[in-house]
Amino acid sequence: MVVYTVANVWLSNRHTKLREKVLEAEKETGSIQSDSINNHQTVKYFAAEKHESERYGKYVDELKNRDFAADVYGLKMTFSQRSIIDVFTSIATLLAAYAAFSGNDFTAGDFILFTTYLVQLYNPFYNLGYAYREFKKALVDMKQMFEFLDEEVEQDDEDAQDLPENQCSITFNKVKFGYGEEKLILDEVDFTINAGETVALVGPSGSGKSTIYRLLLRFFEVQEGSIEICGLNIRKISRKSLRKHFGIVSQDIELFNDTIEYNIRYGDIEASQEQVEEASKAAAIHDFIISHSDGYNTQVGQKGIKLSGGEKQRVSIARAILKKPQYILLDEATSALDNQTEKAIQDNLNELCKSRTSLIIAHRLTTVTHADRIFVLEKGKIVESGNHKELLEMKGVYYDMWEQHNK
Ligand SMILES: Nc1ncnc2c1ncn2[C@@H]1O[C@H](COP(=O)(O)OP(=O)(O)OP(=O)(O)O)[C@@H](O)[C@H]1O
Repeated sequence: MVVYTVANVWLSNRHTKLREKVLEAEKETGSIQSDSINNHQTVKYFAAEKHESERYGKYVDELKNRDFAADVYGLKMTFSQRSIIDVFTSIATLLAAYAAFSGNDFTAGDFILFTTYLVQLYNPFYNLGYAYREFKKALVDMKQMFEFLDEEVEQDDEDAQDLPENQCSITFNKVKFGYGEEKLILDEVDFTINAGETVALVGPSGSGKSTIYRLLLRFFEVQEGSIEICGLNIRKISRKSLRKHFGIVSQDIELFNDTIEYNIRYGDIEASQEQVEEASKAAAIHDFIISHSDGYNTQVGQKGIKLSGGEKQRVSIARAILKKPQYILLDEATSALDNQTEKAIQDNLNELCKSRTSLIIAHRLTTVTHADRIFVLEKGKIVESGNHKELLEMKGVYYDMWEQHNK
């Protein structure tokens, strides 16, 4: 029994490791599969169907091999378990036969009784080993679920408050942040946007501009320093109420595979049809929508694939307008628009920002010259600030950017 138990535990542990490898391969294969499908257009642009199918094939082969190895090991295990039981029952039977024939008190009747008991023990023994093996296997299969349950969820502090309804200032106090350990993206960033003020953030690509709004909306937490709105550390404000008060138009626009109206109405599910249309007009997309036979019921396709970049951007602007937020974040909000359309909605965007505390991130400096103040971010630090005129007079980084832009 000891030999059987030790062998069973040892074999099951090895089988568990092989099962873990199978699950790992399954995960990798699934991720390659969805990566190729999500990027199907890029695959086609580069005529890389063969390359992708070979890449996927390699992962499928690896999965097949690992699965096969685990199954073969499982069979070997069953064979070993049965063999151990068979060997020991045979030895016990031979010993009993020897005892019966050697003329001791052990009679032929005892022998038959003994072997009957032995046979009855055989199956429970084997089943015990089988149950242990299946239990270990189930544990491995459930590991992914446990990992999923262990994923950190966005949890607010118990004493988290709602963001006050009135507009207030936003302050970054010596904020330090990096996505990983090795690189600091924001290094002691310090600034205040006063209530009702429009502030623009400019700087080279990768300097950390979008990171600032991700921190502001608590998609990531600052590592040092703090961010305050209305004098409250945003860690003490519930994420839901924080995000409810921000209207965002970002570079990466995500649309639902539904109608244009559904996507605009996302800004305010309760809005009337008239309000949806007003917001669409302000975002210069109403005429485009009604030019379709299905009008506001036109389907936008998966991720808005049936719309151009500029149209998606205008849908996103319309939904931000409809939300009527206290605070506005524009991250390259008009980057995908041609000059004429940009001009058409720039006034509306300015109007939207006018009565609200706004942060505008832009590459095209001409879109932020009207801002009350402009911060220049370079290598994670704010190196200059002032209005357009003041910054030009400084003849520093902003001046160089402006000169470059005008060229
Ligand atoms: N989720 C992430 N994980 C790791 N690094 C990231 C992540 N998002 C951004 N980064 C890195 O952080 C740095 C700052 O990115 P961020 O998007 O804030 O720059 P940006 O100034 O907005 O750039 P751009 O003007 O090109 O949009 C970049 O070097 C980028 O590679």
